[in-house]
Formats: sequence, C-alpha cells, structure tokens
Amino acid sequence: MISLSNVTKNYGKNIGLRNFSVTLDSPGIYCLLGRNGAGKTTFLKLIAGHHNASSGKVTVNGNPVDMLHMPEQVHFVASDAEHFNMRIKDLFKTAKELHSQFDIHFATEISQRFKLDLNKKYEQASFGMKVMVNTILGMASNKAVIILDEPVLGFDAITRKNFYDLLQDCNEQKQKVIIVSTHLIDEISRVAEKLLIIDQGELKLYADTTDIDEMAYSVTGPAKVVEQLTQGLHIIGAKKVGGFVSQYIFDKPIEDTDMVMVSPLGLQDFFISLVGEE
Ligand SMILES: Nc1ncnc2c1ncn2[C@@H]1O[C@H](COP(=O)(O)OP(=O)(O)OP(=O)(O)O)[C@@H](O)[C@H]1O
Repeated sequence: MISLSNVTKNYGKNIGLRNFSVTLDSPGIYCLLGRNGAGKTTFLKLIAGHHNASSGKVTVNGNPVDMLHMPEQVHFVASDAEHFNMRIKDLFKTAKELHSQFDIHFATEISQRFKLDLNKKYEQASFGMKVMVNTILGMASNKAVIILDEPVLGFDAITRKNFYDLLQDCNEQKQKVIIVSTHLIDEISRVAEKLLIIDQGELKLYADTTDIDEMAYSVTGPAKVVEQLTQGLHIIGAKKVGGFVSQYIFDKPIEDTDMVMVSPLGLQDFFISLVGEE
C-alpha cells in the first residue's frame, strides 16, 4: 500500500533520509521511533506528499506521490497543525462539508470520550486540547492512511491512556494504516503492531512487535561464557562490568543455563541498545 524505494531526501547539506526503502502493506498500527533529527517527520511528510524526494520513488496504492500528486487517501496530522478559529463542532461540520467521507458521528463520540467542549473556539482551547482536536480530525477522516506525528505531546497521563485506547478501537473498527511517531516508547508498545526504527536517515529496523517480545533479550554472566553462548547471534549492544558482561541480543532465543541470566528486553531498552551511543 505504501512504498518507499531507494528514497533520499536532502535539505541542502542536511540529510533527511538516505537511500530508504520500506513497504507497509497491511492495515494496523505502525510505530515510528528514532532519536531527535533521525528523519521521522521527513519520512511521514514524504508519504503525505508534503515533500518531494531528492531521489527514489514514493508510492501510495501504486500511485507516485510528491507535492504535485498528494495522495487523497492519506491524512497527515502534524504536531503543530493549526485550524481556523471556529467552534470545534463547526470545525467538524466544515470537515464533513469538505470531505463527505468524514465521520462526524465518530468525531463527536470521541470528543465526548475526551471530554472536549465542542462549543469552545479552537483558539480558546489549551495546547493539549488542540492536539486532541487535530487527532480527532485525523481519526474520523476515514482515509485509508492516518499519520500522527508526535500526537501525545501535551497530553496528560489519562488523556494518553484514552488516546491509546482510541487508536486500538479505530484500528479494530476501521482497518486503517495508522502510523504514529512518538518518543514515548513503552506507552505505545501496548498498542503498536509493527515497529519502524529510523536512525540517521536510515531504516534501522522494521519488525513485528511480537517478534521483538520474543527475540530481544539480554544475557548476563561471565564474559567468556556469554560470548560462547551468543556466538553467531545478532548482538545489538553490550555492557561490561569487571569480568561480567551483559549482551543485548535480537535473534532466536538461547537455551537457559545456570551460568547466565537471560531476561527479556523491553521496547525502550531494545531501542536504546539499537540506536543509543556507546
Ligand atoms: N526544513 C529543513 N531544512 C533543513 N534541514 C531540515 C529541515 N527539516 C528537517 N531537516 C533536517 O533533516 C533531519 C531529519 O529531520 P526530521 O525533522 O525528519 O527528524 P525527526 O526524526 O522528525 O526529529 P524530531 O524527533 O526531533 O522531531 C535533521 O537533521 C534535520 O535537521
């Protein structure tokens, strides 16, 4: 459905993405992770046709995408999106007038769940409430692809929990491709089905989160024993303390022995091992 093939995006001397290829071919919740400046927003904007690639090809449903051919079926919610200063319920009505597929009932229902005052004007809403309105406009857009760039910025803990529940409901009811970029790794891991990690403009990892649950673990013990046990496996990081070592592995599980301790790596530790500096 979404494909980037050998895509490079330069901003003058700065590199946004470098020779990047990936295909997202089934509905579900995709979580996009990367350090600051890794290239997440660049990736999302290329899919939405807000940027032109410097080279390579971006397609959505087989159609080439660029700034002159923005894909109809993609709704991009920027973290800093702004809207006309009208009452929130009028924003929803306008969205319906402009896009007949906009699901105003779904938007109203979600707003009630978030306890949004629909009579409030957009500019009178707090930062978190504005982000919520932007998110609702995306989730109710009924487009095949919904992109949320840093949606939980400004949400309190309870609103974030409601937001993740909403993502899950929307995913179950509507079967969309939902791509969420975030820095709150452990929180999103509850709902994300696929994980994309971008590092310095390159795709570092694309995997099912269930695979990470099964294949990401640490092995701690005497250096020689650990090194022998993990020989040939994909080691993504290591820490040494005295004669002991902890190796972080992303590969098939190993047999447990009394000589070492094997523990699962949470998504956050997995991410840090993969893209963190030594
Ligand atoms: N308009 C621009 N002009 C010049 N350089 C840019 C521009 N937009 C992005 N970049 C550069 O491209 C690289 C990727 O930026 P991008 O915004 O895609 O990263 P990001 O992963 O979304 O970061 P963050 O998590 O901090 O939002 C960075 O080095 C950034 O400085």
